[in-house]
Amino acid sequence: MNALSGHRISEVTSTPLRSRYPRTIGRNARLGAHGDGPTAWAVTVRTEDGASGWGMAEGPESDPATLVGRPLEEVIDPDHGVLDPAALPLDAALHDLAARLLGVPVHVMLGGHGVTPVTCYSGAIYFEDLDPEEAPRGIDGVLASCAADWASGYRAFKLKIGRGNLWMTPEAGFARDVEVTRAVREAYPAARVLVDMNDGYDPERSVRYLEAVADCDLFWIEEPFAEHAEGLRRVREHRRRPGSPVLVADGEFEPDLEEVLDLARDGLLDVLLMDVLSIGITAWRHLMPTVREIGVAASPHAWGHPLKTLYAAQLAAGLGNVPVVEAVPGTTDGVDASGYTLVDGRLTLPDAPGFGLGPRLTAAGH
Ligand SMILES: O=C([O-])C(=O)C[C@H](O)[C@@H](O)C(=O)[O-]
Repeated sequence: MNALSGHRISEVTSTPLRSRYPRTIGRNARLGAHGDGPTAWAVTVRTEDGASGWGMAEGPESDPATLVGRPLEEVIDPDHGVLDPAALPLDAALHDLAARLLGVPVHVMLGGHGVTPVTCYSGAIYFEDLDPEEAPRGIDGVLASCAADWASGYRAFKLKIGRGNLWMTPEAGFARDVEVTRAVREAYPAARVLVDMNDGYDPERSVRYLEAVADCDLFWIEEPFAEHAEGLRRVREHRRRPGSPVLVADGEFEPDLEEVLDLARDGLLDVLLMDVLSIGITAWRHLMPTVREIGVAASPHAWGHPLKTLYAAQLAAGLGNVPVVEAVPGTTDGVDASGYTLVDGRLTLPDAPGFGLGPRLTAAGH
């Protein structure tokens, strides 16, 4: 018997969810402009007794209608996560519902193994130097994004690099990447700086980059190239040099989980990035003990929607072993996220049950 016993799912509805970034987000190494905020789906799960929970839906396709009528405790176990693969698209909604029924925040239901408030970085520093096309702003464009995010409370920035992959010649792009890194480090000596190549480099260029910015005290490099052992070994050789403590983070883009874990076991990856929604909270709950055992860290990818940052923060506070969470600055229409506050780079989580997000439980356009 637990707080879920006796509850039966009576309804599953979905509704579009529109996010808004504080500014138009530009290009990265592999994609064009990211726009001013995407639309996704929110799913609400209700029980016959009138309890409800909601969350963003991503992940494997299935027909959630088949869950109607099912006892809730057959579908989610508060100690383990979603039990029925058919319910995985409702992973976030079911975690919200279960934690609401228990009367605790999701991170408490997950065990409360992490540190709160949760350290975040702004993941919204793209190639602002290259736009607008007719009058590119240059490095000031990137610094303006950093200034805006610093003013909203961020104390860490992830810079997109890899301009030479699609948008500049390889050498001009490389030079700009280095220049941007140096400019941000100089303007924000106290900030934590991370960089993300979005697979736009190769091993040789990655090592050259690390040499060129060796004095910039980078926290991590992310997705330097599609992960493979030989290339990562070359990067590791560089990192073995004294004074090269930079971490390597990967596993975000179409990860082969076993391969990513093997690379971590071989000492080639330090931080694993599988997405908080498309891999999911339940999968992370199963994975984190292995990640800990290997001795590496995690930082579930959250880009795209501000809500994913809040899920990742709950996961970080619940499971621990997450040194920093990717923040997607912005808001989501119809969602009151005021229980989450960012001060000095750290996000305080609400004491309210579930994800502590209100209200978004009315569903239009099921
Ligand atoms: O680490 C990240 O947040 C990303 O790599 C997000 C990418 O920049 C974005 O273009 C995407 O989701 O493909």
